[in-house]
Amino acid sequence: MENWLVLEQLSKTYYKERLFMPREKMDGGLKPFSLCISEEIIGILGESGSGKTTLAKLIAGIEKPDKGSGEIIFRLNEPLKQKNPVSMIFQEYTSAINPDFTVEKALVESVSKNNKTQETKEKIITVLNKVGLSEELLDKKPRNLSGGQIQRVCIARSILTEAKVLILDEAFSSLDLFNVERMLELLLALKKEFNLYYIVVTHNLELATYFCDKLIFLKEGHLEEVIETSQLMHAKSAYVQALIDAQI
Ligand SMILES: Nc1ncnc2c1ncn2[C@@H]1O[C@H](COP(=O)(O)OP(=O)(O)OP(=O)(O)O)[C@@H](O)[C@H]1O
Repeated sequence: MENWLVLEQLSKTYYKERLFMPREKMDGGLKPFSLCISEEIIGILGESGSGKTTLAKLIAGIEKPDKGSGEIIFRLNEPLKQKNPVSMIFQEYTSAINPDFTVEKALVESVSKNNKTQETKEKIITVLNKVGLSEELLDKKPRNLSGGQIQRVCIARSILTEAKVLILDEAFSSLDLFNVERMLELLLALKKEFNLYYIVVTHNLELATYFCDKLIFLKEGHLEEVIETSQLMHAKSAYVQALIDAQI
């Protein structure tokens, strides 16, 4: 399998900006690391504050790596329609859609700003159906939708923007077990249809072991271990073993 994601000597430092004073380095961020990924569903795990979201945001281009640090290379097996092939779906999905927008308006924006043609609407309805939602939701605002429905709208939006890599940051933590299972089934079906790659940021090792092919463990801002899911029981790191023990 070819590497579809290569991170070369990447690092992230957060600074406290101060008026008329040199900026001050803060704790946190990510120490320099390199990583090559060929598996199509990746989990990022680690304790709170270990740097999972920072890594996800770097891959998504939401945070910029340190100046002079390395780069992020995507080698996806198809020509990309957009420069940034990544879409990130956050835990805080209730704020992911403008509360004043209807589902239709939120989705029209992702296809093409103010392009309200019949063709756009049909495209939106097709994708909405693919994520298991009915077109009756088009006129609804986020406050009239369940958490699971909002998440599906966010996934529909990612597909409409023709993203190829979806990063799901603790995206399942507010769903009950039944809905988590349905969401994972949906993601697998969409992956097959649209050739998607997934990066799942989670505290839930059980979920990651079920869904992901490879697991990246972070500890205090550094890469602790990268391991194929099938090999997890042979993890070398005591930290990873402790995370496994904590979830058994
Ligand atoms: N915008 C920011 N400015 C300054 N420090 C930050 C910023 N974002 C994250 N950090 C710091 O970087 C470290 C890693 O944070 P990050 O959110 O990546 O961790 P995490 O593993 O995703 O945590 P959690 O599981 O609690 O969401 C933490 O110490 C955090 O305080």
